[in-house]
Amino acid sequence: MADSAQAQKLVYLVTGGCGFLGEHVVRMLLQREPRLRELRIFDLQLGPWLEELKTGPVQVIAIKGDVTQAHEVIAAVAGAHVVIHAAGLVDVFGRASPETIHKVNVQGTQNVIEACVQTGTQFLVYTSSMEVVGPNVKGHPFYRGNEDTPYEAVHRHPYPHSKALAEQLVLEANGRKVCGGLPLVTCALRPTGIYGEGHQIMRDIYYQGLRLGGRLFRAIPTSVEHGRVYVGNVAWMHVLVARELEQRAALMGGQVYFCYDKSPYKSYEDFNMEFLGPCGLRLVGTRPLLPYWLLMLLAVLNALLQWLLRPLVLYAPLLNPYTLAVANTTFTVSTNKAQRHFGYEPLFSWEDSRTRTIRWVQAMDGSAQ
Ligand SMILES: NC(=O)C1=CN([C@@H]2O[C@H](COP(=O)(O)OP(=O)(O)OC[C@H]3O[C@@H](n4cnc5c(N)ncnc54)[C@H](O)[C@@H]3O)[C@@H](O)[C@H]2O)C=CC1
Ligand SMILES: C[C@H](CCCC(C)(C)O)[C@H]1CC[C@H]2[C@@H]3[C@H](O)CC4=CC(=O)CC[C@]4(C)[C@H]3CC[C@]12C
Repeated sequence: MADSAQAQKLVYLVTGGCGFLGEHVVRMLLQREPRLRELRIFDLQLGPWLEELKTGPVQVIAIKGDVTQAHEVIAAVAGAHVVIHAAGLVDVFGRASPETIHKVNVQGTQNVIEACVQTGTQFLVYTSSMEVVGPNVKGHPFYRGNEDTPYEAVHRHPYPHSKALAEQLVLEANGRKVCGGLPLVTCALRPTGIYGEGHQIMRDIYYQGLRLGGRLFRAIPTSVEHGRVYVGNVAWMHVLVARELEQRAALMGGQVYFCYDKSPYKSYEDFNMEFLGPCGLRLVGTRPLLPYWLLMLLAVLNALLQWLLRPLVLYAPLLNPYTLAVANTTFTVSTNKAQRHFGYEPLFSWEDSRTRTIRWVQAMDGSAQ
């Protein structure tokens, strides 16, 4: 892919290209992949911001489609050199049924793999998640772990279960012959909790704080560290992997990489305060205001209410037994595998990532709570 005869010749497809991460991947590709000729953006819902991209030198094609529909995926993949599969149903709040989560995340990924095989597309990058590893249901800490750290991955929740199955499909597909006889080269990126411009949960927590008079109440001990990574760096990793996959197929094919950068290790709440603090919110308490057992009771009550109200209304608060367990379990990564395998260095420093995220929160409409 690297020779000059191929300058501006490549066709990329980004599934989920209108989501939080997908939009950053799309913009990053347009800025940092000079060999791009055509960029296809495939999503259930297309964003209006795509229009502004259509005036540049790269042909940007927006495709409204559903990864669960095999024929739509085949049509989108045909003729693409690289597929970045970031589409997924990210739901840990009980909004979607387990069946729907499975259909989108697992069957959708299978459809993408089969489309690559059928149409002769050779390079597939899958956006996996730290959640395929953990935290597990037993609350075991994963402290500064890397891709080889032993950990008992046990999934009971539909989202991590689906991501783990999908990742496995992608990795097992590495080496399959695609139409034309060449081998499929795949790999999976595992972001930890992504933050940055466009992060819906950060937006929800910000508005929650405004509704509570500028206060948030500490629920998680400061000692519980949670891995976080800036969205721009996750996008950059996707662009680099996609670029290097052909030249380094033997090394990178079938591999997994955690997404990491220089964001500090902190608790989920303390980390959020790095951005919400400068925007006027205060985290009340140096220790959790409620004991864990009481929080868990509230979380279980929320789950019960969700179940009871489901025929009438969707009740999906941030607090449920699963989100509490994840937030309350240390999960941090420390690795340099991406640097060793394909020369990844974070594009955005921590200071830059922080400033960009703060500016985004500050630009939010405080009255739109
Ligand atoms: N947000 C996070 O902290 C993390 C996210 N991830 C993964 O990154 C990927 C992107 O996640 P986010 O950008 O956060 O989520 P998002 O919900 O903002 O983006 C997902 C996109 O996929 C699209 N999509 C959903 N179902 C689809 C379908 N059936 N067909 C086509 N498109 C469909 C959605 O419309 C959306 O635009 C997901 O695969 C997720 O599992 C991994 C680790 C952490
Ligand atoms: C919503 C949680 C924070 C609320 C805590 C409470 C209820 C005590 O106030 C979030 C804590 C950890 C988050 C998850 C984590 O970052 C890992 C993820 C990876 C993904 O692939 C998808 C998102 C998520 C599951 C993320 C979701 C929100 C948290 C559970």
